[in-house]
This record gives sequence, C-alpha cells and structure tokens, in this order.
Amino acid sequence: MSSAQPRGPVDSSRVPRYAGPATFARLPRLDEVGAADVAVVGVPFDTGVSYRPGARFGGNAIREASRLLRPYNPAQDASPFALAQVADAGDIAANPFDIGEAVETVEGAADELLGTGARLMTLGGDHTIALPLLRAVARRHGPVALLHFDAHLDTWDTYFGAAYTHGTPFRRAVEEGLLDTSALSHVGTRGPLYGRKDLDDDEKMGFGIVTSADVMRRGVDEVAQQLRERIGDRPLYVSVDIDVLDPAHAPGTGTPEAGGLTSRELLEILRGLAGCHLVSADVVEVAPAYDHAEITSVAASHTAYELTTIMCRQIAAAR
Ligand SMILES: N=C(N)NCCCC(=O)O
Ligand SMILES: [Zn+2]
Ligand SMILES: [Zn+2]
Repeated sequence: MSSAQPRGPVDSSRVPRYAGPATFARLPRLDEVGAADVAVVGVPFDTGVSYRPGARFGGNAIREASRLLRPYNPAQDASPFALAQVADAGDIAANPFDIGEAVETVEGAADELLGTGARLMTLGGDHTIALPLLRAVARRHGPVALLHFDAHLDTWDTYFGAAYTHGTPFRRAVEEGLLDTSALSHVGTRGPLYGRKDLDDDEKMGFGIVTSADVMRRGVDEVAQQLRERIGDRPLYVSVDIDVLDPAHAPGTGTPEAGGLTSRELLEILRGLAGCHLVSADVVEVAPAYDHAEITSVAASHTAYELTTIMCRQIAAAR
C-alpha cells in the first residue's frame, strides 16, 4: 500500500534518539500509518536452536540498536523511508513450547501482512522461522530465488528426529517446492560439517556455495555480480543468519563459527544486490545475551537497513 507522503522516523534532532520505546529505525508503528509498503516484523522465537538459546530476544535488540540509523543511506544514494512507507508491525506471538504450532502461527501472520501488499523485513528469532516465511512468500510469488547468508547450510534433514529446527529450514523449503532451484545460493559458508554427504545433499537440492574464504579471495564486487547473474529478475528472498559474520563482528549468536565475513563485506555484498526483485527478507539468530556493546545488534540493524533500502528503491522505481 503506497501513500504519497510516507511517514518517516522520529526526528532525532528534536527528540533524542534514546528517548521513547524502540521501533525499527524509529519508524512509526504499523497501526499508526494503517498500511505499509515494507513491514518490519519481529519473531521472538528460539525453540528451534541446537546450541545456545536467546535469539527470541534478537528482534528487540535489533530495534534498540537501530535507534542510530539515519534517514539517508549514502551507500545506495537513497532515503528509503521517504521512497516508501516502512513501518514496524510489532511481534508475531509464537508458542515457545510447540514448534509446529509456532511455525503455523508465523506462516499465518506473515501471510496476513503480505496480503496487505507489504513486503516483510523480519527480525528473528532463530532460523526455523525462515520456513514459514518462505511458505507465505511462495504462496504469493511462486517459488522464489534464495540468497542465504550463513556460516551453516541449514539444509540438514532432522535433529533428534525433529524436522522443524534452525538447521533444517531450507531442506524443508526445497521439499515443499517453495524455492526456485535454479537460483539458490549460500554465502559465507564455513566450518566443520557432519560429513561430506552434507555438501552432496545440498548440491543435489540445487544450492551453489560461495564460502567465506571465496568472499575473501574473490572480493565483494565479483561475488555480488555473480549472485546478481544467478538471480536475474526472479522474485528473490534474502535470509541473513547473523552468524555469517565472524564472531569478532557478531559474538551475540547461538552457533558461532570462526573465519566469517566482516560486517563491511556483508553490507557491501547486500548493496551490490540493488535492483534485484527483493520480495522479502529476514535477519535471524541475534542472541543478545552473548553480545557485547551491541556489536551484533548494530551489525544486524545495518543489515536490515540495507535490505529495506533495496526494497524501498525498487518499490519507488516500479511506481
Ligand atoms: N545457526 C543456524 N541456523 N544453524 C546452525 C545449526 C548447526 C548445528 O547445530 O549443527
Ligand atoms: Zn548459522
Ligand atoms: Zn542459519
């Protein structure tokens, strides 16, 4: 839903940026504007984790850290919140004791928001939530291209016999036909696996891998160009697990792996995706209890800001 004059963030030269309750980037709440082109929504859910819990607090930590974002994005030469209405849709209340029910709740709420014409910028939560989000997105757009930034593949089959976990969303998504298997990429992959079969299975599902070391060797521009070519004009979903960053850049996460991207590399690759048909995105796995000085949540807030900017530019260009 587009309005002629989007309502932007609180003016931080008049109201100190640390005052008042936090919404993403100090933007209005969805109920204050009625409808939005981009809805920022939190999913405080982390029952799907295999190691440290705490990502249920990620969305609010990102909102707090996002108080320092400013309205003009020089890296993309755009004022995203003036180009389209972005609003904070609050949190989806998911059952912490029943993963199956939580997955259904997230799918239903995402479906409802997408039904208003909004694109979603979701703040997790653990990576389990990517599956219901992709279900809702695919219902509207058909199978989507997926760009998955993560230390991990998250295409494993089950954990302790459980099908819905933070290590399994993308295998389920492929099985359910939610993804366009000609345009699936992991970026930032690294670290020990359970076995060689993990990679073989992943490749059979159609994924291409740009490892963390590839990013270092080839550089961000070449990587972004290769990704853009693979995506083409397909509807694109971007999922960012913050553990794609090195633990030095994102200590506040549940399953950290050494040797990751810098926040600068991640942000530059994302900016290189401008022009892609980005239909929705998520930033997940921020676990603030392990964070220090908001290092992780600041990085996550900038990640969401770049993704939102891409969406707003595209919405404005399509008008
Ligand atoms: N952080 C995410 N999404 N997945 C990690 C799963 C790794 C594991 O427990 O083997
Ligand atoms: Zn991960
Ligand atoms: Zn993940």
